Amino acid sequence: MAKPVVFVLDPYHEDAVALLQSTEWVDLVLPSDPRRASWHRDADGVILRSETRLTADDFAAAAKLRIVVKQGVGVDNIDLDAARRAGVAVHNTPALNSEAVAEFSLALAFSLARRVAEVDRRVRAGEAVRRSETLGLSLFRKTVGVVGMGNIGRVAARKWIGACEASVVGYDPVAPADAWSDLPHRRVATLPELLEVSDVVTLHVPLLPSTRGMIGAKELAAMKDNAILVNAARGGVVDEKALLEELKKGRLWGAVLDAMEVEPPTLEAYGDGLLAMDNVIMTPHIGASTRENQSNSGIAVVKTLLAVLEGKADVPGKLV
Ligand SMILES: O=C(O)[C@H](O)COP(=O)(O)O
Repeated sequence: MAKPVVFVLDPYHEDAVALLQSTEWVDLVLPSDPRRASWHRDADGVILRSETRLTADDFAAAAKLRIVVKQGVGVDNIDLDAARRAGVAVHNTPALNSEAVAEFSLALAFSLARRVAEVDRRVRAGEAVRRSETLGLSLFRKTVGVVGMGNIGRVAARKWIGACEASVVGYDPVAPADAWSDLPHRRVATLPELLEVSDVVTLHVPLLPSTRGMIGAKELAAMKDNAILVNAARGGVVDEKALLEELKKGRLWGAVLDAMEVEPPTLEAYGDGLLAMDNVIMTPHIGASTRENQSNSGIAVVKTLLAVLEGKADVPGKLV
């Protein structure tokens, strides 16, 4: 019998690739292989991250495809309805990325609060930066509003409490009533209630029709003076034009974005806008990108894929 053909569509950690390479019963095609171009024709299974999009056309064309596994949690790059129609199973690896993404969201907030990127730029440009001109913002015992009370938001909340003795406010219209029952926090029923009190607003929601543009002009205007916005979730959640307009008023402390509409962020897209602002930090969607996480998550993805191809029942992370 022919071996199932597995395509790795986006770059994966070497540990995950090694596990696939040592699995003799699959035929493996890596992203650098010229055969990648023919994945629609040949793939029984594919693994990807958030770089490749899988559209309805892809699913319609992928004649043999049985299983797609997405590393991490967000699946906005995959047309799940089309997968369902085509009878293709889609899995992700929820929770595994949480520590890395949450850690990075705090790192971004601290960097902005203490103006690390801005001052580093000035030092490198040869400026003798005076300490008296670089006062930062302390985050100790401030109020942190966590939008999205899922796995990542939960870990972020725990870290804020541990690192800063933060008062955490959570907002999530779909999380179960007992979410975070083990964490000290105040849950609010509406986003305005969270925005009104938060010194840091940190976004940990998936990109869905209901969350697209959820932070727009009205929400930004409702944030406290000197508040920080952290988006390590998905670009479409924040209205970037409205953010730029609000930042130009100089009322907010600033914004840190690891997710944006144009990824990776370019000078062409943002050079005259958000990247012209000293109080913006932009990083190219690297929240999940630690050595440890990429190895662990990548291996989990491969194990999920192999289990489905072997016909095992109840393989975790099944979305479709
Ligand atoms: O969806 C996720 O969990 C994160 O955004 C990570 O995506 P990535 O694997 O493309 O970094």
